Amino acid sequence: MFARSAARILAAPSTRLFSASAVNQIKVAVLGAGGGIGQPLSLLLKNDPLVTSLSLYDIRGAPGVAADVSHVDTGSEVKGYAADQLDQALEGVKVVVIPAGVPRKPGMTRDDLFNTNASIVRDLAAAVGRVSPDAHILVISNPVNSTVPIVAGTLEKAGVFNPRHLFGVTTLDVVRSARFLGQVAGVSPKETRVTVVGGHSGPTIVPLLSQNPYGKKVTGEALAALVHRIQYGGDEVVKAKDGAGSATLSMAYAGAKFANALLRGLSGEKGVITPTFVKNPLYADQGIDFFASNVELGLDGVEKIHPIGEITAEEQKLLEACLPELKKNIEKGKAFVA
Ligand SMILES: NC(=O)C1=CN([C@@H]2O[C@H](COP(=O)(O)OP(=O)(O)OC[C@H]3O[C@@H](n4cnc5c(N)ncnc54)[C@H](O)[C@@H]3O)[C@@H](O)[C@H]2O)C=CC1
Ligand SMILES: O=C([O-])CC(=O)C(=O)O
Repeated sequence: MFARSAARILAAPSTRLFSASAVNQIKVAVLGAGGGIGQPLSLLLKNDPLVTSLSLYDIRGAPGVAADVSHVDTGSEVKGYAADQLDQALEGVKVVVIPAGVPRKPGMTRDDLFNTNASIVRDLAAAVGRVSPDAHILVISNPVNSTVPIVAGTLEKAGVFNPRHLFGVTTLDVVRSARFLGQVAGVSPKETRVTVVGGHSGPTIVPLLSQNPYGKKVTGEALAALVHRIQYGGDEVVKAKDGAGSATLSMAYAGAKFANALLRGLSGEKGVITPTFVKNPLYADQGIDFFASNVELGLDGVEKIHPIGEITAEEQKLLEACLPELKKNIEKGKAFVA
């Protein structure tokens, strides 16, 4: 009995994954695939029925990760590329996910990663612009508030920037918000989806808890504690890992979740809406032209940018604290590529 149902469970997903992938031909590259995020992210993407081909690149270790992941019984093809094979890795890709770069150690801010990660991200973006200029680029590498403008500026210089195709991945803030609010409210995280706007670092992370029916009920000190936990969730992991890096597994989950949302949009699904850090008109009049807010994803990437919606006086204060810091981070990224 057990053997029969187990066999059914094992057989069903492979069949479904194979047929789905045969319909949508989408090649996805992971740049930084050998790292703490890159490895589990590659595994999760191998399991995504909308991915038909996976191209794994890193300056070290990607062929090994590719050999390993390629044995998973889903229909997609997997190939690993060595340090000198970046251009080959990018040939024909529709989506490029970038988790390349160094992570934080205790006591560091995300901005402290700028000096190392800015040039890594710039060089990878230049390669994407050269080899697959039409690709959708998902930036995970920190500091996201600066690395996204760096990618935009690099592509702009190459004359191939398409604002519909560039995304800073802020999904981990959305994932954390749902989880932490779910814990506070004592309900499943399925009920506690929260829109998170702004950027991806401490005060620039602005969870709009009042827009969720459970979040609305959290007030006073409990609200302040919840907002703080969401804004500094990354620090919690950095501290617990004690020098061994930052969030990798939850980030891989969040990265795969965002990639799947984008792929669903690219495949024609309607109504796929999620927060992401994009070229955004909402605060452009204040010189802040990148901002995370709810974005509808469609056949050509960014389909529609949604307004912030109704917010409380507390959330307005959080936004006011976010904007100057975010502006500084964006300008730093722009100055780097100028
Ligand atoms: N957006 C977000 O919410 C989050 C972002 N991050 C960021 O993601 C980045 C990666 O974190 P981890 O995977 O933990 O670091 P890691 O050190 O484990 O892995 C990074 C990988 O990048 C590779 N790499 C370095 N330079 C490269 C280059 N030029 N081309 C290709 N690959 C290159 C390294 O060889 C390594 O395998 C960090 O900057 C971290 O701060 C981490 C968690 C959440
Ligand atoms: O905290 C870090 O440095 C990594 C990160 O962005 C996060 O976990 O949100």
